Amino acid sequence: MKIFSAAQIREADAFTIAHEPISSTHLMERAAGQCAAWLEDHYSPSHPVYIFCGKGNNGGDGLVIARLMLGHGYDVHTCILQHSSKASPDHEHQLRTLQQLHPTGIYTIGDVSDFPELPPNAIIIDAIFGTGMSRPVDGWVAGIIHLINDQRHKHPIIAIDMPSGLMADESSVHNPVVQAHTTLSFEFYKLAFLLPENAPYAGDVHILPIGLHPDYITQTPARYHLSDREMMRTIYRPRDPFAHKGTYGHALLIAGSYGKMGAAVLSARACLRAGVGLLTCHVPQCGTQIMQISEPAAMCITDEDAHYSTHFHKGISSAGYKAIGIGPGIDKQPGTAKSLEMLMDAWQRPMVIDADALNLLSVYPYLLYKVPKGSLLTPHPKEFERLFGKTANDIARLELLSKKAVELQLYILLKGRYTAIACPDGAVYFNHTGNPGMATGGSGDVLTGILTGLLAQEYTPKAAMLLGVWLHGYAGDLAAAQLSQEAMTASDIISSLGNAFREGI
Ligand SMILES: NC(=O)C1=CN([C@@H]2O[C@H](COP(=O)(O)OP(=O)(O)OC[C@H]3O[C@@H](n4cnc5c(N)ncnc54)[C@H](O)[C@@H]3O)[C@@H](O)[C@H]2O)[C@H](O)CC1
Ligand SMILES: [K+]
Repeated sequence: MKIFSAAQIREADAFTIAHEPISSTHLMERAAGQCAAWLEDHYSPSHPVYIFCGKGNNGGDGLVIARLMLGHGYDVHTCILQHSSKASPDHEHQLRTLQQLHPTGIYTIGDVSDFPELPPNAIIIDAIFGTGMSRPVDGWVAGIIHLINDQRHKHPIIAIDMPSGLMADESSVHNPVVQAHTTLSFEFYKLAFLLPENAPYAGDVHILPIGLHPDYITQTPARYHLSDREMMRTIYRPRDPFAHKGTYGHALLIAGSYGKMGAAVLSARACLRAGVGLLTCHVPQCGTQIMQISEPAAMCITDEDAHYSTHFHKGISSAGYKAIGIGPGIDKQPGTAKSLEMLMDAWQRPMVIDADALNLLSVYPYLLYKVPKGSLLTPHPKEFERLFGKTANDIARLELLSKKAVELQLYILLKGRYTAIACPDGAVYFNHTGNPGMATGGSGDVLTGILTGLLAQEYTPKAAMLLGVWLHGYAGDLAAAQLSQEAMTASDIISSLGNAFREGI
């Protein structure tokens, strides 16, 4: 699913009006009609409805919602903020219609002292600002937003299209923003909903279709995307009935060190469950028995070093591997860095780089430029910061992520509630599978294994990244459904991978 900017959404709006064709008034009726239907499905007429409207089209939506809910027997109070002397034409039109129908339930708000007293089971609808927000809210309008937020423990707050004060494509950090429980957003996710710094604002997001023109949606390129099942269906390749174990590639996993062999075992198991044909694990001497006993399907190469892997580059180009994954539990010894450098000098195909291998790239930044083009880097936010530096906000971090992916020609993901996957062509994909139960030791090692396994099966690096992150999150969701977010562990993600392949694609 494409994620359009506020400017593109305005274009989609105008395109629909011109090409469906439909008047802007009717488009607003359609959008607000969807919201009213959702609200009426979720709240009975016993709830007084307080609608806060701005003077643009978001406020216009609020006025239509007011009229429709009044018509269905709700006790509606419409509060119009006088933040501007001029209203949009559609707002003016909708206000006239509402005034004729219900002149007594309309109030104007020109200061914080005008904020109404809310009866106990009232619901609050926030229709102050939508995608037309041009600058941070200040003055008494900011005061009204704070007063709305003060009600959030007593009254449900439902935002129309966007929580007011939140900018669709810019950072809103330190700005006053409505903290909604629910956001009813039109047609598309907005980039702002996917950023961790905006976690307090949108609540549960429901995307309501309002029939924006399909030609605009298919023809207009978007920089940001949200991964979905449809996308996974186009990526996934069912197995060939005539396959043998050579068909699905031979992966090499370089993982584990003294005291961290668990990371290597988790990664190896995940790689096998992702469908790899053959797996070899390069481990230090202390790890060979552990690996061989824990995972009989994996072959082992034992390093010359007792506790750390420092000689994994040897013979790499002639070994016939299809993919290499490196990082889980390898530690940051200078010998490991040296071997990584020699490996990257000899190995030109895309590889998966995670955990301590990423930390080695931040300790020896010149190594970053030796990473084979098209490789997959999987940092969590701290590793990302160590690699590429701090940023002022999440939008700046996203820009930096995308810039580095283009500059280095790599696929770089940034782990989070919505993991962002930046591609060498500048596109960024957000993934929505997964849950906070996966914020636990070992779940990153599992992802490395999955990605390495898919890469070895000759999925393209982009396909491996999108599908791997999706399956990892989906398996995590299945594990949480069975065991709870608290009790699930990284091993449970691996156990659920089979059902993720079956049900998640
Ligand atoms: N295509 C769609 O998705 C549809 C969207 N609709 C709704 O329309 C709004 C966007 O409406 P627009 O009039 O462009 O902007 P807003 O209502 O969000 O705000 C404009 C209004 O606010 C003033 N303003 C902007 N920033 C500030 C500020 N910081 N402080 C004070 N005032 C500010 C500005 O001057 C205007 O007066 C979209 O979100 C949907 O809700 C349509 O209903 C149909 C299709
Ligand atoms: K709003």
